Amino acid sequence: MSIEVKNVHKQFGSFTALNNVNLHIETGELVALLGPSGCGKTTLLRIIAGLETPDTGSILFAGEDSTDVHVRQRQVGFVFQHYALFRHMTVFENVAFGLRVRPRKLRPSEAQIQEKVHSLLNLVQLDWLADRYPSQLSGGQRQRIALARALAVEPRVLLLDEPFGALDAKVRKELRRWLRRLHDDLHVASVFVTHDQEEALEVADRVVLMNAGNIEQVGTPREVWQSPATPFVYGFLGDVNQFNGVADRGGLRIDDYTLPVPAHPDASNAKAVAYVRPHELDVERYRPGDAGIVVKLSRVYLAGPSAYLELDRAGHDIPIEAEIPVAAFQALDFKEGETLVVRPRSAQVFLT
Ligand SMILES: Nc1ncnc2c1ncn2[C@@H]1O[C@H](COP(=O)(O)OP(=O)(O)OP(=O)(O)O)[C@@H](O)[C@H]1O
Repeated sequence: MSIEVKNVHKQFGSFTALNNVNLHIETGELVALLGPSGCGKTTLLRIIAGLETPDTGSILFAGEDSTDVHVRQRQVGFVFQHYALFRHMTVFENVAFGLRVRPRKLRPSEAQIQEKVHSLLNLVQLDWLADRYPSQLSGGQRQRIALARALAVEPRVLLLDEPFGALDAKVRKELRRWLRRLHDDLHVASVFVTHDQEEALEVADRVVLMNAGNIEQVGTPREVWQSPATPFVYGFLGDVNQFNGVADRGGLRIDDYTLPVPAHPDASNAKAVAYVRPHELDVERYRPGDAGIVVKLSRVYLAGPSAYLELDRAGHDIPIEAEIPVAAFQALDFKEGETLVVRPRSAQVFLT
């Protein structure tokens, strides 16, 4: 079932939590809401779920306005970060809960409940834990049971708020791959909230980048990573160096170096900033007359296949970071304290 968020606005007092947000999610899509703390991700998810009402705007499920449809009628499966399993119920009863509280006429028989719950527990690969209590499970197991419980009511939409937030890195990685497979099997529309860019980029079909109540960009992981639409997205996704300069007739002047900027051929003496990823910088030993931004190598550290160079630039507090292959670093044999030059191989330039 597709989800349409239309002109949704939400204030908390004078604070704007969502500023006229629009978003379309297709059936079968797994979408990540990604952004810093307080940007409005959870508020948007809660409005989609029907747990919160927008001040203006509407939510359409399969093209039909559901703004006034009660949470229970929306057929939404919801999983929160803090495992909201009932402590006094077994795993089996936790998953059965949504079926048992249905109105008598819609309630399945005991035999149907047995069959359904065991099939869901099999789906999350935890049928062997049916008789345990939540306190006897690991964090990752609890999350999978919470998902099984959300799926029991046959949701047409699956909403997950930081589902793996409280787990350690290895379990998170396993669970997100597992979520991806589960989502594909179920063919529902799923939306999950995360502030972890790696999680969003690895799992989602599309990523929605949010900042201060606004959507900054919506795109596939590849699109948002390779072509960030705004300086905010550039800064939020991965490490990036910023070079302030003056754009003039197709070039950006940074110190004595002019970086070609074909994207802004008509800019005339305009302030601009170039965003450059650490691996997009060429680094060479300085020789007088060389074209480039002159820096001093202050620190080097090796991590896996890359060498990371911390480079100081006269008059600037924030060091430049460059990433080069370890083999190249060893061949160049740079020493800490040496003067080098850097040149961006590619850059995205925004006029400021
Ligand atoms: N009921 C409320 N009353 C007042 N302010 C609220 C309420 N709910 C949320 N807010 C505020 O709205 C903003 C957005 O909150 P929201 O929970 O949507 O952010 P988030 O992006 O999910 O953040 P996090 O990653 O920290 O969970 C925050 O500044 C928050 O303090």
